[in-house]
Amino acid sequence: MGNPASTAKSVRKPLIAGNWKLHNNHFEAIALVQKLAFALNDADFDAAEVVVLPPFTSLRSVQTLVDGDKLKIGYGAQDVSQHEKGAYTGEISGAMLAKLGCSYVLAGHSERRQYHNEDDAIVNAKVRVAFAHDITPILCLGEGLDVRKAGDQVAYSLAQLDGALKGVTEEQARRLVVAYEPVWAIGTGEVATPEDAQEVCAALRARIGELYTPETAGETRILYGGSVKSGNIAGIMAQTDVDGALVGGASLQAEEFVKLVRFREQS
Ligand SMILES: O=C(CO)COP(=O)(O)O
Repeated sequence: MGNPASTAKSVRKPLIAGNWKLHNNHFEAIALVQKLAFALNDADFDAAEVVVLPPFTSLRSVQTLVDGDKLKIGYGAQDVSQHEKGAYTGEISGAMLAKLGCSYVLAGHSERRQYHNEDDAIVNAKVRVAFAHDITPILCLGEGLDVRKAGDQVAYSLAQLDGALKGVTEEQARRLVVAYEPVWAIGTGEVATPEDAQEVCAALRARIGELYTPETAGETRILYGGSVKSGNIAGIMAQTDVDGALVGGASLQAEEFVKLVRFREQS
């Protein structure tokens, strides 16, 4: 059975986001964003929306650079507190990120789920906090190796999607970005095949269509993440339901990230 929402790929602007993880102090962040800006700010470059997700301590510097020079580079954070304010030492609130002009925030990255015990309820709270502050959440989900070996990747990913979207309204869902990141492909060099990525991304889109409407599903951008590089992005982006990439390691080198973003221009 075909998925009608899949036909609308051309209306979804590709999104390529660099998740810097625990890399780059604010000096290094400025240097990297300047290099990206130099290589991506030609007037006619419009092939993809390019976003960087630096550590919290670099956000102010990136904001100043992007605003001051009107760069065509978006930015956001890697995490947000589920709490609005209070005695939560070390946390960063949605209001603080909004004040820094963040357009995006990751919610539920597998490294947060794994090392900080974030379950679906916490991820759901973070998604809702992001929407409440007009920040677009990039909801990360995906299965580990044992689930993949058992062939349960679709059911597992859909359950994570359902859990994260509780209480999210139709209007909010329209702005949602989902990133399918199979844990076994993150930082391992082992990239999912384009068909693997398409299988789960198509299922996620179909479920968004069931939870909301096919129109909303047709507008939702779904990214793939896990060992994406300039050499493998074209095959992944060719898939009907893959609208972009969430890139870790390859986003830390300006030259490689620019090559990846400009993949269509390579022969
Ligand atoms: O976790 C990722 C992006 O969020 C993927 O990381 P790598 O691209 O380094 O595999």
